[in-house]
Amino acid sequence: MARKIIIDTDPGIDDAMAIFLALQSPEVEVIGLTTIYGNVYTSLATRNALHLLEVAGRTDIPVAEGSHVTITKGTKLRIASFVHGADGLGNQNFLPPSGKPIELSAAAFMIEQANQYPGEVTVVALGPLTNVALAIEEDPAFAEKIGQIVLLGGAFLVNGNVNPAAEANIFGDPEAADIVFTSGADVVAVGLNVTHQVVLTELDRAKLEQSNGKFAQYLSKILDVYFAYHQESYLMKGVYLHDPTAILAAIDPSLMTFMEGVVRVQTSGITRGLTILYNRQKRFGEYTEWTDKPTSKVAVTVDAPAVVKLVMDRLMES
Ligand SMILES: O=c1[nH]cnc2c1ncn2[C@@H]1O[C@H](CO)[C@@H](O)[C@H]1O
Repeated sequence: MARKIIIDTDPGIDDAMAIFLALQSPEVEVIGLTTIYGNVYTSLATRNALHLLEVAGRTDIPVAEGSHVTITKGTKLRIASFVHGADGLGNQNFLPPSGKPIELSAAAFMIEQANQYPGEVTVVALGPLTNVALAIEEDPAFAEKIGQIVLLGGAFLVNGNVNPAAEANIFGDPEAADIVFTSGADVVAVGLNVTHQVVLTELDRAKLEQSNGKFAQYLSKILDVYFAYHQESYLMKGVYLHDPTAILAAIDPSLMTFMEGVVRVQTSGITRGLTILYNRQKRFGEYTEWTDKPTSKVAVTVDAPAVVKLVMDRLMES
């Protein structure tokens, strides 16, 4: 039976790829999209999530709007419009969607689904972790009832993309991320150390453009802005497949290897947003902030060619 997934998302060009990839993957059943700020503000994320489901012909899937502020009620959000365009989807002037989000908040929807299908729902979190942390705070049993939380976030032993310390999703709400990592839920983190190995090339993009696939066609257009950003910021002629890689971690973990250990998030100072995985090589004599905390699984290697091939094949099939 297909695994139920909720995609918590801030669409976002690579989010659009990830959502389409999930819709094309028979191993999973997308039971809802929940929205969050990050690549765009939350209201626009909701609008884009509804739009993407309309493009896909999947308006049967509910969209629940998430938090507009961080878990500490912070309103100074860092929005990555320079990565995805002002509209989050490559500045294509799409018409507004006709659908509406459901009445439940993102966190309430996650809690409802976890209660309805205990142990069977995976949340794939593609943006800052505010909604997931709210679900954990609002329902003490959520961490146990949710099947798995696969999150795109962190930079384990490599530089971040907001600054040398921090990756964008964790930096967006470090307090929320620390709540998630120490919640005791089955947490799988896919960070930049892995996603920076997964690159979609110009040639791949040309293939998407030439394909008859509906999703491939749509994506080849919105990818312009994302390519321009990578060219400017990384001097590369390709784009990182962050969010699609996280979807595939939920679908087929054998594409990656993982290290298990306690992860804590730095919440202050110049390294705010830094993710530190304790690799358990030393048994510290004294108490540390990592002592006796629940562990997470952190992706450390990836079969990048296999990931890119799966993404391409499935998007071109549409
Ligand atoms: O420089 C950046 N600042 C903010 N967000 C970024 C940047 N580069 C990529 N992303 C976005 O953040 C997630 C991965 O960290 C991805 O969703 C990616 O699209």
